[in-house]
Amino acid sequence: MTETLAARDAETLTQTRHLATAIPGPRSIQLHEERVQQVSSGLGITLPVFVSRADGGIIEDVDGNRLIDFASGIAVTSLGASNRRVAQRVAKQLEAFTHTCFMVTEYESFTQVCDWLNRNTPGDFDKRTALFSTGAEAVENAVKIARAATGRANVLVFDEAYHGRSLLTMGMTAKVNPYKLNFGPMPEHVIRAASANPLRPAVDGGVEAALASVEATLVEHDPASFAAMVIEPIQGEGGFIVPMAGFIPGLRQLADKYGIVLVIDEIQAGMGRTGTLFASEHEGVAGDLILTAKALANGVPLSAVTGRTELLNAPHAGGLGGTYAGNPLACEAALAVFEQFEDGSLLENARLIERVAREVLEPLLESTDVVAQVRGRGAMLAVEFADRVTLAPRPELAAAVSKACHARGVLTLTCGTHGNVLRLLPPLVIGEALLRDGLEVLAQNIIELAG
Ligand SMILES: Cc1ncc(COP(=O)(O)O)c(CNCCCC(=O)O)c1O
Repeated sequence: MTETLAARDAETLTQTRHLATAIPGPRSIQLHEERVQQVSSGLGITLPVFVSRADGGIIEDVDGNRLIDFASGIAVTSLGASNRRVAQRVAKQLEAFTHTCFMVTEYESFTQVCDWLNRNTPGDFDKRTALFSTGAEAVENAVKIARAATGRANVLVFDEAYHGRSLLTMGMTAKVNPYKLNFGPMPEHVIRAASANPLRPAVDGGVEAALASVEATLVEHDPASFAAMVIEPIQGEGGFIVPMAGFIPGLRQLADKYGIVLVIDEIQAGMGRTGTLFASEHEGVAGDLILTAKALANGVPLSAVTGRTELLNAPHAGGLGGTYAGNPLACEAALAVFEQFEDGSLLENARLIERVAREVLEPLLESTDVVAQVRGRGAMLAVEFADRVTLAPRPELAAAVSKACHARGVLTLTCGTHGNVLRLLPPLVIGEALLRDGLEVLAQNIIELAG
């Protein structure tokens, strides 16, 4: 791990875990009580602490506690939450202008972000990019683009998928609770196929059977009716599921066979998180469209649809847009992110994070009978809690271990269709000592609670 990298970007914040109070501390408790009186209870909360500062691998709360950040704001602040280069470029832009709306007048940084994505995303073909603000907007617009390009309506999605909380993306997301419950009818023309979860295969027979099941779903609904198929290279909210080897290349073949736009949703797995710039590189596949957001601008809202020029240019002029789409502050943040990927050290850090995490966590597969799998790629890793024999999910263990980590100053998240997956999303700039400290706390809690 490049300690100097973490040190460079986090000089303002001591990179060690420190507990000044119980978690949450008294000031956070007081502020949370005020929040409850002002904020919709529909917004969930993982750990009710109020942040005062954050950078590198540390989040400092208003009570002076320093927590190890294994969340990165849900795979967003890969370069640390107050990365100096990002802050410098955004501050300079702030003094020039915050917003003019790219549908009204233009600014160069928008084009520069599109140029970088066009050059660096997988696929040796001519590309264009459209910028938006949130991941869900990118997914929604990818569907619009695919429909405009093909004249078709249907969208194929997969079990355990997550694509957002807007009406269309809610419908594309698999899990009902909490994402769709009580929110009325879901959109039409969204058809779900079985995914290829190696631990919990929907069909027997490996990847060939999984792909045959997908093709059967296409045939059942007429393959010529599908505009797009949308897949995450690692299913994030669904449980950090790395699909069976060969599954995504097989989807590429099916998309080509039936003239369907292959959309690869890299909103959580992309931007260096898995140890390559884009997660689909591990699969040797180029989507016709690739979606990015989250870490794209390291916390300033920005998302993108990048892909084949003939697709991006299919919508009529004015058919795509949004008031804040490609906001100049976000574009400057993204350009600062791109600069920091140039020397390859961030990708090397992601690969080292995986090595260290596997070194600490994989022994638990032998020492407990409820850690069913340690999985993932790069700095996108997960522990699935389930009975090793029956695979019965153990969500209560995932919740208890995560809660115990919080109490000891390590911020972890859970996920998964069954809520039984504890996921690790450390910033790519985290130092090795801090990473190891957080992993040891996690391992100790697993042994104490699940051993
Ligand atoms: C693959 C993938 N596609 C799309 C999205 C949606 O991105 P937005 O920026 O949250 O709209 C995500 C967002 N994932 C975190 C959701 C957190 C929550 O809302 O509970 C994703 O992971």
